[in-house]
Amino acid sequence: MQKIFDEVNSLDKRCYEEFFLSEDILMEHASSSMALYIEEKYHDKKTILIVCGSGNNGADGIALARLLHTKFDVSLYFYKEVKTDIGKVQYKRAKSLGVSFANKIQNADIIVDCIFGSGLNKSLDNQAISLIEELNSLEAIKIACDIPSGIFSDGQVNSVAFNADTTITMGALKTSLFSDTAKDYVGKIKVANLGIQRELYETNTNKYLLEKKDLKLPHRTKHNSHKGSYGHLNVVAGCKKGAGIIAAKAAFGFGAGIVSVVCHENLDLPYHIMQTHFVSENCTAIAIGMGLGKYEIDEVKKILSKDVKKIVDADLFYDELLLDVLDEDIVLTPHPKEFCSLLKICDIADITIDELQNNRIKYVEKFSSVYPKVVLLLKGTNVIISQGDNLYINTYGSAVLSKGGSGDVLSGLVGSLLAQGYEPLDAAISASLAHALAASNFKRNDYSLIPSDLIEEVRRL
Ligand SMILES: NC(=O)C1=CN([C@@H]2O[C@H](COP(=O)(O)OP(=O)(O)OC[C@H]3O[C@@H](n4cnc5c(N)ncnc54)[C@H](O)[C@@H]3O)[C@@H](O)[C@H]2O)[C@@H](O)CC1
Ligand SMILES: [K+]
Repeated sequence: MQKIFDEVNSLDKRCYEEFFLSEDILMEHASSSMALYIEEKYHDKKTILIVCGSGNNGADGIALARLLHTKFDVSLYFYKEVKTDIGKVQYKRAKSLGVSFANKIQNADIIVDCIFGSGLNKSLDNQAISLIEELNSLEAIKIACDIPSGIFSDGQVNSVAFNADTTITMGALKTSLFSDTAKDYVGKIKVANLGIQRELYETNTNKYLLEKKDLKLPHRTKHNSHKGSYGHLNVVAGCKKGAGIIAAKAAFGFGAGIVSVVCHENLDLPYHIMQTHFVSENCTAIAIGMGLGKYEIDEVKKILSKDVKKIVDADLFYDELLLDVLDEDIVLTPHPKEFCSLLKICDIADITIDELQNNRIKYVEKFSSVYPKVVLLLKGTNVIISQGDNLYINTYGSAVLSKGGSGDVLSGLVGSLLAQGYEPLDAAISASLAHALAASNFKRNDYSLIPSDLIEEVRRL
């Protein structure tokens, strides 16, 4: 996993004060990293338009123009005159070397957005909006310097933002790049080196970006084993039985030795999934909530009080019964609407889905500070997983998963790993990664995935 920071001003300051690296050195390395990326990846391209604002994001752009000048046909366009001291120095350097200045936007093979970086602090005016819209409308390779212009430091987008294919961010990953709103603008994210190794630039953090290598599949290491060695998951099926059955099938495909669906009515299940009318004595984990609907309160209470690992989903986020188990290390997997209900039931906040979606991390942190043992997995295009002070973001999800049944598969995957003995946080992380990566391996198209396709892809990981 990689570290993520809410802000990097303090990290820059540490470079100046503790490592005697000046702003100029940092900026030169930032622009060199961008230049290197462009030279290596796009050496066959000819023209580059670099669009600069008045702050140091613009100054990065001017330095980049100087570095690429003569290798490419580079033009600098100024949205506003450069104002910072270092920016003025960069301007003199570029001008003295003969870099071209454009007085209007002209298309190019590559457009680099250096209009606003971390200094964006008010809504965009009409001039900035139409500039960004014009850049977005051009057919070019689009690279954002530090952050696509228009995205604020809390990850929100007011009206418009630069639509980047790649964002080259300075020094370290920032939280703002990982809001659900930012996802459609940032493209691929690369980190530019600022003149010291990233591990030295970075300090401690409590936020992490999950990577493929963080997925720990439930490989079997012992030959001398039997089905009981890999756990027994009970999936409680309520009135919408399909949800429980999907979860059970996913769990079985992800390695649980035995999976039973708990239901009072007799179900037509695949032969490898068992059925039980009540929770099994020997189960090693329980998945409950999906499709639960109206269920006998005392029975749910009894199930929740059983001393095994649990994943709770869906309908139970509307029920105060859940409050009884929030002092345990259970896994909760709400989608935004369910999380709003959970926050309300817990008396933490009474908010709309929009308010939540604009401040996902803030509310996850609030919840986790009140219930530090719970592993919370907030669904979204960038899934957030949190326990106590630590927060993990999975960005592998895509619109392929925006379907009924996808969440039930995820519950089954978490339940499967819990049953097999994973710690709740590890189960949530690996299940979430498996879920998203399996969906991204589904190549037929981006709209037709059904739960059985997803389960099939999980089985192929
Ligand atoms: N501090 C450092 O050591 C480094 C800074 N770097 C660059 O510096 C950037 C930050 O520079 P700045 O703090 O100068 O800020 P920015 O370059 O992001 O821009 C802020 C400028 O735009 C103006 N502005 C803000 N919102 C506006 C709006 N809505 N409409 C019109 N004008 C607006 C501000 O008044 C200010 O003049 C980073 O994003 C990064 O690209 C990098 O060179 C790496 C090193
Ligand atoms: K930018």
